[in-house]
Amino acid sequence: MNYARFLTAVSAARKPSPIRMLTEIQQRSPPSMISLAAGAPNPNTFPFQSCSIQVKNGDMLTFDETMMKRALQYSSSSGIPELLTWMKNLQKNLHNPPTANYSAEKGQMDMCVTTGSQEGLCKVFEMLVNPGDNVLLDAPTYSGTLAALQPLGCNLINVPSDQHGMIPGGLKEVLSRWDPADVHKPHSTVPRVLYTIPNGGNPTGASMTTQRKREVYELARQYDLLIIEDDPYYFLQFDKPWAPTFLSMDVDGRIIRTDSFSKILSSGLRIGFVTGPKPLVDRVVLHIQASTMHTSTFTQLMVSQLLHGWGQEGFLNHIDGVIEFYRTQRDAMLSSADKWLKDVAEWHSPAAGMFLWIKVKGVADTQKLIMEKAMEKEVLLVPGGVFMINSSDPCSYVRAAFSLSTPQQIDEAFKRLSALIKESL
Ligand SMILES: Cc1ncc(COP(=O)(O)O)c(CNc2cc3ccccc3n(O)c2=O)c1O
Repeated sequence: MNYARFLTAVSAARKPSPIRMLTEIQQRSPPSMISLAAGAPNPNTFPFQSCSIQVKNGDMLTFDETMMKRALQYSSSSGIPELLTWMKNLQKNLHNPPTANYSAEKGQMDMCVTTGSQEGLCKVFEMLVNPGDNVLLDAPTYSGTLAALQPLGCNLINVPSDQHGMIPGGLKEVLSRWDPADVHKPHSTVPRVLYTIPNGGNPTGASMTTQRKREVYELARQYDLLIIEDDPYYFLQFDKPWAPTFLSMDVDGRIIRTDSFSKILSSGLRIGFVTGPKPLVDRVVLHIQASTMHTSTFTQLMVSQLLHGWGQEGFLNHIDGVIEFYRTQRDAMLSSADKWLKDVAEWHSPAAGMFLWIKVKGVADTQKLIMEKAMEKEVLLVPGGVFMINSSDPCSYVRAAFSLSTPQQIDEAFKRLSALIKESL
């Protein structure tokens, strides 16, 4: 793969920070090295001594004085080594990426830690997307992605999708506007980037079938596209075996995958990951060097201690418990929807994630219904327009999350929603 053709001028211009390189040399050096280089503060001046964090299974995560000094200090921009190593092993075990053993220039699988997958998405978009670029995605889509992409001045092209995710025939039709032979010509307008949320989509709850992923991947090969696989709900797939990921079929090194611990360990700790070809991950790390420098060392160490204590088996056992919680929540929402909304709305049962995408029959645009009438009735949902490429386009859908409210609250909320829909019709 020729990765240079995908980089924006800004990303291509990024150079390693000399100071950050010195910090990393120092961290790799033996204690005999005396460094007067880093402008790092002396941790002996920090007011924090130690900490212990009680884990629900009875384990205790402890930072003694030495560990606390490390936790409170600068660390590597790509992430602390023990967390990166743990995650790389998990990715290899879960997805067995063909790129795991490729050479660096051929697109060897690499990873970096980001402050939530939101940071990863934002930096990946800023690495790849120039003003005027054609970017492919299946709307409705995550509003945070639209917020990161649209200010870049790109032209978002919608690819048709349904409850089984992006429709390969729709992608083929969209791409037929261009000749694959023009892909590598200078000033080509052929799209270079495709973004999708393959499992438990936000807001639709849609999950792509394996067959559709294979067909989309083949089209990406024909037109030399990079695929951004934004997959924070991968671990919230209710049924096993979990769907094979684009990463698991990536023979070319054209997948950039974002993972998140937000839905399974903590959203406030802000731990996400970018997995992709080393030449591209390197560019994201250079951007991190010049922006946040790195994700919080403290939270990385805390999560790393937890994961090393659990091992992959313990991690996956924890995930099983999380899945059962959200399955129960989903089933509660589906039964309340059946009870209160079946005459006035339609929906599909999500196979993953935390969202129900509800089409309100007879209502062309839910914006007013939700932002005014629903508020009066004290029920909060998200009007579907916020997930559309053009947020002013009318949208008859609403997004309901089944993550936070109890089954009883969900039932009362849908009772209120039903009443206000019937009043408005
Ligand atoms: C598809 C997709 N990709 C990336 C992210 C970012 O997750 P991160 O790893 O935590 O950075 C998300 C998070 N989605 C949401 C977050 C959120 C936060 C506060 C309040 C509301 C929020 N609502 O509604 C959301 O959908 C997502 O759904």
